[in-house]
Amino acid sequence: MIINFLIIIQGYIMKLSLNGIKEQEAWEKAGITLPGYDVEAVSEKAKKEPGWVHFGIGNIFRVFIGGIADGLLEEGVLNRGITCIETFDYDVVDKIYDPYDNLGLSVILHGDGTREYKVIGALAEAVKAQSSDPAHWNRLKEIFTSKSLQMVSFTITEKGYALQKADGTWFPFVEADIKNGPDKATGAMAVLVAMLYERYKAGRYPIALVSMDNCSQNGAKLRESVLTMTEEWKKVGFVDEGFVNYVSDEKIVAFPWTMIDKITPRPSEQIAADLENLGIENMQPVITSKKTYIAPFVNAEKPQYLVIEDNFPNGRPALEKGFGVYMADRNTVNLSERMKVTVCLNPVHSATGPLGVVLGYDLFAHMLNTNEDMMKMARMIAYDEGLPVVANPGILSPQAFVDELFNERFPNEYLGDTNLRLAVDVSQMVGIRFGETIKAYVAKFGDASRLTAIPLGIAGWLRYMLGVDDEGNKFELAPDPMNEELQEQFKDIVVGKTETFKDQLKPILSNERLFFTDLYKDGVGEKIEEMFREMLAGPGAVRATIHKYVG
Ligand SMILES: NC(=O)c1ccc[n+]([C@@H]2O[C@H](COP(=O)([O-])OP(=O)(O)OC[C@H]3O[C@@H](n4cnc5c(N)ncnc54)[C@H](O)[C@@H]3O)[C@@H](O)[C@H]2O)c1
Ligand SMILES: O=P(O)(O)OC[C@@H](O)[C@@H](O)[C@H](O)[C@H](O)CO
Repeated sequence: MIINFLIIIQGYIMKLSLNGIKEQEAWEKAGITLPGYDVEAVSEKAKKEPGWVHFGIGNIFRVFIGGIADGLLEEGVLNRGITCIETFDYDVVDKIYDPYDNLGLSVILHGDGTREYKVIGALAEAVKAQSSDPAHWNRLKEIFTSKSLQMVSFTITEKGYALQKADGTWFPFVEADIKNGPDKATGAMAVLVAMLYERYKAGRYPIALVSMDNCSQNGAKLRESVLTMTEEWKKVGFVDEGFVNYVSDEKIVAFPWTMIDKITPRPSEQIAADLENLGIENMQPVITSKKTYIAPFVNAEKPQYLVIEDNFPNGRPALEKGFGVYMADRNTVNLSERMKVTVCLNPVHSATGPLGVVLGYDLFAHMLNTNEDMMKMARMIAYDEGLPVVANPGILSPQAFVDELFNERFPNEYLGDTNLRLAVDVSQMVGIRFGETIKAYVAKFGDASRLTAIPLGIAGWLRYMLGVDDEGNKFELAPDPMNEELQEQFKDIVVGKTETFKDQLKPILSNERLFFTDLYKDGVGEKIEEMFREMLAGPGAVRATIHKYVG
């Protein structure tokens, strides 16, 4: 309060806006780097001749993809910004883009406590993909019918591509999209196909659709959903055969695969307060009604890796000049993705994050730095159990990648990443993050019984699903589409009464849709059951079980 008052009387109030950043001296004094390019000019250029569109304009987009474009603009190898499109959470546009003239503030948090601040001016305009709003919808059509458009990238979360429920039936919104056709599209996939249809009618212009989400073989996943929506609209008569051929021809509509990596936690309230104390107004994070945690700034670590299949039928920006960007062939992307998602990074997060919640640790890094057993478990997953069965992608060394994670990235407490964030949607990830290594052990050794830390992580995730911590207190689960279903299956299991655990895990551990394999056939199902039983014994049982297996 006092600091804010002093700032006001000294006239140092800074506003994150096009006018606000004209007060260059104040920003420089605060240690914040401003764009070295003409933000208004690169926005205007993008509005007239869009080249790069992005869907899903949340945190990782702003700091990583936006940051890459910002770097290319600084170098003078890009001459326009990115067109930002939101199909899901319009609050993001209303609360985080419009009030700040589409500027963002990147806050890079180093492990020694120092920070880098940079205003990102690469986000040219923000459009809501709302078919019920003619102004936004027509603008979207203008963008997609521009010959200049080379690529559309996506960070819409894994759920953004999904059309069907686990039982194979359509989600209700997808069913409505199929029935109502392109001009009433609502879901991300329907909006995209509706816009591709406009592009097809305007001249069959080529384009690259580049998923940058953290899902396996992301390009194939995006392509499958786009083709499915196209086929469904063809059946109902909304689109013609020529359009089906256009979308299906990978020489015209390409779906490059990518591997993306940059730990980007939710915005920190402490950082918001620090920025306001530096004199920048209105830095507080918001939680939107759709549960996006977002702020005018984005906090993230410095390291970043983006491996992109070089397949862009209409040309592309000089992406290879971006920090941490590698252009490669599809096989190299695939191997890089498997290295990161199935072995080195995400399995560690998914195995230890939910357990961290049960043990009462808010921050992931603090847990690893202070709980020896959790650090041992994390290292076992990556070094002892994952590395022996991972293929080397060539462009990145798995050993060096894991070493960087454990020496610099995971221990970085300044990053403020929470175990609760790591527990979001774990049910959707267990197949790719654990199942692949388990299958590799079966292929190599006949079964996976020699694994310990991965089964412990799976048992820990299921123990977390009870919603009761290691002291016996209830806690709120992070969002996950299977929360209700699993809690129903576990309703008779009582922490402290091991006799209440009978065969409740059987349908889960044998579910090949979840784990991509039957864990009982692989020789780890019973082991996980035993670990789970031990974790139920009473207060402190989770801590003791972890110690027993890794200590
Ligand atoms: N945060 C990270 O550390 C990280 C690192 C690598 C990759 N990723 C990938 O990026 C994705 C987004 O992460 P983030 O940190 O930007 O999250 P975020 O919550 O900040 O942003 C998510 C964005 O996706 C949109 N979205 C959410 N559900 C959607 C749906 N069903 N359909 C269409 N759009 C939808 C939101 O509106 C928002 O624009 C992750 O799911 C992951 O695949 C994240
Ligand atoms: O984003 P999710 O939910 O797929 O996974 C949680 C974390 O493992 C993930 O966000 C990592 O921080 C990220 O993959 C690092 O590149």
